[in-house]
Amino acid sequence: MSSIKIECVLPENCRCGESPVWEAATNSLLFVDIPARKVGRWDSLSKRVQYVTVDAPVSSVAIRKSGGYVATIGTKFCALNWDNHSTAILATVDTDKKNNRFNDGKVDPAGRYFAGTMAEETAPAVLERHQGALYSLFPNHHVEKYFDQVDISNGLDWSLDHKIFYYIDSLSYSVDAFDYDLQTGKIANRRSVYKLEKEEQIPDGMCIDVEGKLWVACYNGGRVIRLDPETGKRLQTVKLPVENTTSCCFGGKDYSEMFVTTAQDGLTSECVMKQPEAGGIFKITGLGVKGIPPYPYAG
Ligand SMILES: O=C(O)[C@H](O)[C@@H](O)[C@H](O)[C@H](O)CO
Ligand SMILES: [Zn+2]
Repeated sequence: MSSIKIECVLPENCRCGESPVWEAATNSLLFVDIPARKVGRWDSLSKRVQYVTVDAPVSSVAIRKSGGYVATIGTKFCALNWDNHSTAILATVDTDKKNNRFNDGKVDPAGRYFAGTMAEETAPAVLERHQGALYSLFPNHHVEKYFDQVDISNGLDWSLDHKIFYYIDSLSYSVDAFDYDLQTGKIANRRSVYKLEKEEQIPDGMCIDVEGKLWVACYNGGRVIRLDPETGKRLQTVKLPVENTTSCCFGGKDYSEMFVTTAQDGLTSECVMKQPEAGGIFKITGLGVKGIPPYPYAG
């Protein structure tokens, strides 16, 4: 691997940075800080960051085709207007589960917004189990529920031919695949494509590259790993100087750079001293493989 370079581009010390999304139109990286209830937009040209603060934990953000953004806030799918900082509820899930919130979300190639839920944590990865579920918000605002009994609904993405949906429930320590029907948005035939090794710790956010390989951020593992979902083999490990790597996406020029969000919550002050960039946003260049643009929500 020629010359991989890792730099902290935003030393903001997010409590729990998540949901990196490249917005080519503004040369910016969107992201959230879940417990801080903030959506961020980092302009890669001016290096400046802007925030919109919302009224509940915000776990993911996506681009909306009709303008603005969508975000998962608490247990609500919302529209987010960046200019006036307002949000509008599109749909609510898990109304019977007062301690739940959404976690990772991403838009499918047909413009449906997928996101799963989890019980609120008392500490990282410490929570009431089996409380979460996976949902999608269709462009007409209809909500589809796929399954429940989820511990920590996390990374998700689709194969390049749109026929496979990849999904992580963190506490299963597995990256799973389903057959995907893009027409209907239905999933079937769940199987594991990779089981994490002990030192890789907890699988968190995930994205696909142009070669159809999966990149998984390993929470508490301080790394992103590249997996071949066809052979079930790990192809590469890229270590970062902080432990709590939460998610990754490609962006920048031609989607040739990788952005990684990280978290500071759960680290002792001693740990924070040893990794002062914990919670920052990192850029990795020189990986030698590109990613694909994010799909916008079509509703
Ligand atoms: O970043 C996320 O997706 C969650 O909201 C986090 O809380 C971590 O994943 C979790 O603590 C470790 O699994
Ligand atoms: Zn996550």
